[in-house]
Amino acid sequence: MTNITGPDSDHPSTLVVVTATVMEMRAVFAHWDGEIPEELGWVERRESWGSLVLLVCGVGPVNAGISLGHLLGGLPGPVGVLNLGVAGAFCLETLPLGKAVLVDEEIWPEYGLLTASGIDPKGIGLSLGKAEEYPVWDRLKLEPEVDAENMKLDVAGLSKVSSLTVSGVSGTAERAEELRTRYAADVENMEGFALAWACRRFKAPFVQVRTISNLVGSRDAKHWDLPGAKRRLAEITRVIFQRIDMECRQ
Ligand SMILES: O=C(O)c1cccc(C(=O)CC[C@H]2O[C@@H](n3cnc4c(=O)[nH]cnc43)[C@H](O)[C@@H]2O)c1
Repeated sequence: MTNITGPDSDHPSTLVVVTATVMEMRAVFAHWDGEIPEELGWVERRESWGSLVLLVCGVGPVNAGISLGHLLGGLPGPVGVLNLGVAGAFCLETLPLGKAVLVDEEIWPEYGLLTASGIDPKGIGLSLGKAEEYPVWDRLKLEPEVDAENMKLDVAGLSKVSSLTVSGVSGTAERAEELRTRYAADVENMEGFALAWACRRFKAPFVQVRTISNLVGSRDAKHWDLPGAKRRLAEITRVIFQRIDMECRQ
């Protein structure tokens, strides 16, 4: 069990904000005071609208699934999950450094049977489980606008993208091109699929917003701007929370 109080009659819902790293959590809450969790830790804040839990889930899908699954398993009452962080873009002309995006599809391109002709998500015949009666293989369709509405988050105007979640970050232009052409994906990250799947399993709404920190597959400094992506994270967080904040002031 977690040591999180969760909702009560004064605070009837819980919003979990999850980042992979402490660095991203500090960026997200750059303009806010209060405690930031350590790596693989969480802190709870009581807000006027409910319980706000900040979770640093750790890098990669294994950490993400364990951390969020553990938390959701111990939380009573209605809960929504907002994943904020940085991501690589497959094309900087379409998604320039610093741009904020809203993920409406998560793909796990490392799941299945890997042969010389590539990966077959159904190749071992075992799905990850079922969602709404259908087996889940390597893809999860998300409904970020519906879920954001349920969580009273403001995501209007953000570009919607398809995202790949990987354990092995694409380290060459060739690997990036192989993934981009196979999946027609827009961005690459390391936690999104696992977080989305945990939310599907626990029937929690899920919203993922990322800002672009780099070109996928490039190690060239001109294709990276982590400080800019972090600044944009802080800005977009204020926008995402403006509706909750305004409604609570009324
Ligand atoms: O030094 C590196 O090569 C490196 C590559 C990716 C990310 C980092 C970070 O320090 C941030 C960790 C966090 O960022 C997400 N992310 C950002 N860009 C990518 C990418 O091109 N491919 C996959 N993930 C990316 C990821 O979710 C990490 O948790 C350093």
